[in-house]
Amino acid sequence: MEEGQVRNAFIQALRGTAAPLIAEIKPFSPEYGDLLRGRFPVEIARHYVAQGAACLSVTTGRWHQGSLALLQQIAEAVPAPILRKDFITRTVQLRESREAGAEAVLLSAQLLRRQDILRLAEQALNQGLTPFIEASEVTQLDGLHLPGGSVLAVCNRDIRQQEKDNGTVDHSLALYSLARGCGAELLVSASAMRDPHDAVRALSAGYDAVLIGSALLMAQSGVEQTTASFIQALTMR
Ligand SMILES: O=P(O)(O)OC[C@@H](O)[C@@H](O)c1c[nH]c2ccccc12
Repeated sequence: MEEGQVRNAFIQALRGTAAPLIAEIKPFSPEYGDLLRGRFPVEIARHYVAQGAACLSVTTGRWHQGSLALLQQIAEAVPAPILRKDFITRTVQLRESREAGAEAVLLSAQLLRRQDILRLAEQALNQGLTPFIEASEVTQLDGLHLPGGSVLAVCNRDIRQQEKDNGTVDHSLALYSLARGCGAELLVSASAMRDPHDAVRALSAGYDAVLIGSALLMAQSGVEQTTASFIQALTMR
């Protein structure tokens, strides 16, 4: 495929569905501990896609016990576009993400200065990667102008508190207008969604997609049934 054709596969997949869910594979959470509980990440990825998740997110950092090799295995096993969820700071990490099979890369406003976010976003776009900029504070969004082709996610948690804060979807709702004004092609509400009702609230408020990890991985009823119930609620909304 030509570089131009694959560009924005991540955004297209979310635009082209009634249930715009990015389902995350995160082996370990600082808040909840082991999220795999003996299951295989590739199998979880297959279940997510089979139940209708448009895109996947794979944590590749040591903090979440992921790796780039894990992302690559998943990319080879499923057709859905994948976001590399990691604390990317250097240009070289963009190419290595692409080579592992990622379609999108996280650029965190919790970690990067604005000028570095914009520089890395342009470099990502030039390589056919979708920049997925994540912010969670007013100061990180105020006056931010993102290039076309980028995704902006409002994170409901403060990642600097190691995901141990009590974030809720209300945070995304409060920041909606500000986030919408940043010029991103697609707006995502990410993290701390507990049930389908939270996800529906984010979309009803105007968000284009939701990103969910722990709630899908922790549910007693299993990944298949839980993903199906989120997809159904989003489709019916
Ligand atoms: O498990 P949750 O609450 O649904 O959150 C998913 C995701 O947003 C979270 O894992 C995350 C947010 N920012 C990150 C940065 C790196 C790695 C992971 C993350």
